[in-house]
Amino acid sequence: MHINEQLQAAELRVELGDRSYPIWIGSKLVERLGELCLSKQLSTKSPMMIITDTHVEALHLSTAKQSLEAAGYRVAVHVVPAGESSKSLSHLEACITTALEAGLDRKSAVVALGGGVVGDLAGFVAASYMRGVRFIQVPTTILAHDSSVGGKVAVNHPLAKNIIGAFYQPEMVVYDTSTLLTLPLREVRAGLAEMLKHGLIWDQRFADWCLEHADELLSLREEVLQYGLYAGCAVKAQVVSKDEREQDLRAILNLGHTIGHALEAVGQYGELLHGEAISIGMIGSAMLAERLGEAADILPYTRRMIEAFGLPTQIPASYDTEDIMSAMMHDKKFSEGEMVFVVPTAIGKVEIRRDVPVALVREIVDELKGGARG
Ligand SMILES: NC(=O)c1ccc[n+]([C@@H]2O[C@H](COP(=O)([O-])OP(=O)(O)OC[C@H]3O[C@@H](n4cnc5c(N)ncnc54)[C@H](O)[C@@H]3O)[C@@H](O)[C@H]2O)c1
Ligand SMILES: O=C(O)C(=O)C[C@@H](O)[C@H](O)[C@H](O)COP(=O)(O)O
Ligand SMILES: [Zn+2]
Repeated sequence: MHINEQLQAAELRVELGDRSYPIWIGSKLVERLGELCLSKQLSTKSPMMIITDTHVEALHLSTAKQSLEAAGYRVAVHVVPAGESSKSLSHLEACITTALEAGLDRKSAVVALGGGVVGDLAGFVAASYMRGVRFIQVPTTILAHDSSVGGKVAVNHPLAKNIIGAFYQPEMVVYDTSTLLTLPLREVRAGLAEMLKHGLIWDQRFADWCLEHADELLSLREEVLQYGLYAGCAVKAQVVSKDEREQDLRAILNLGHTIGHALEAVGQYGELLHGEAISIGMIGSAMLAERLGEAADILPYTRRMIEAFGLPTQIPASYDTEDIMSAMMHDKKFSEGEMVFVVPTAIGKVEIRRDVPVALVREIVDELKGGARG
């Protein structure tokens, strides 16, 4: 890990030319948010807006707000209900109403203080308000090591996940790992699912490290967590730097998401957490790999990983197979009449396949419901 001595935090960069930005990972960084915003020359003359949710409001908002105010910022706050349903057009409009009422102008910044829901929503607010204002990510979940990096911002439509959105990069990611210590266990597990994904798509050694450190990660040992988040963000930063707008390589970050997003939509964005849905999806992708003749260790390894972190491996029996298939057809990954699947070819390696027969996908979905094989 590269440590910045002055900040006592690990530092990574997302390299995107003149839009490159730092990711700071360390303890108690929210206390230094004001100082960090000044270092990015965010204007103190224009009001700023923090977007957060009800859970994070109670736990971490006052620290963030006080730090910004101490640095000379005027801060408006918009709080959305906790949970995926806040990634909606109606909440987007409500955020923009608050921004207008608070007098945010083109030099203002939007600060996302929260998990992936807040980050995706606030990012889309920043991208669309006055056609774009400055944007800072302050992730407070483990899952948000993925969502706060890379600039995919969006809200959901009842028929499809993340379907209304943009690519809009933040100017800085301030990842305070002490905020993670208040996360409920179910959210810890769900967040770690994306960390496992980063190992499975890119780096077998990191995947093995995750398995070896499952207990420490689940019990939130902060130094272990910091390393895991650093390594996960490093994978994400490298992929995004090579292919910001998902022309090709970036699609690998969607391992488990073809099935996972469909499960979230069928569960009406609430029954399954994102990390849970993609865990089932990653088992589905490993089953596909097996049927397509890829290495024999992929499915047992993936299953071992998902189980070690207490994540689900089966689709709830009440979910209708045809509803799941239909939700997959509305996904961004369905184009030119083809489904796109990220299929593992070894541990730490994947390929993008457009030739997976729909009948095989349906068979796997059915098995994931009944648990007959896999
Ligand atoms: N943009 C991207 O690249 C990207 C990547 C991955 C996931 N996502 C999106 O991220 C979303 C999921 O993110 P998430 O899992 O962080 O969900 P989330 O934002 O809903 O947070 C999960 C829960 O934890 C609570 N919470 C947040 N921080 C907390 C803290 N420090 N202590 C206690 N509770 C806290 C929240 O209030 C919420 O109830 C999904 O919408 C998914 O599609 C986006
Ligand atoms: O950043 C990416 O690219 C990803 O695919 C990361 C995913 O974990 C994330 O869930 C993303 O929002 C999915 O992207 P989408 O384009 O399929 O909505
Ligand atoms: Zn995801």
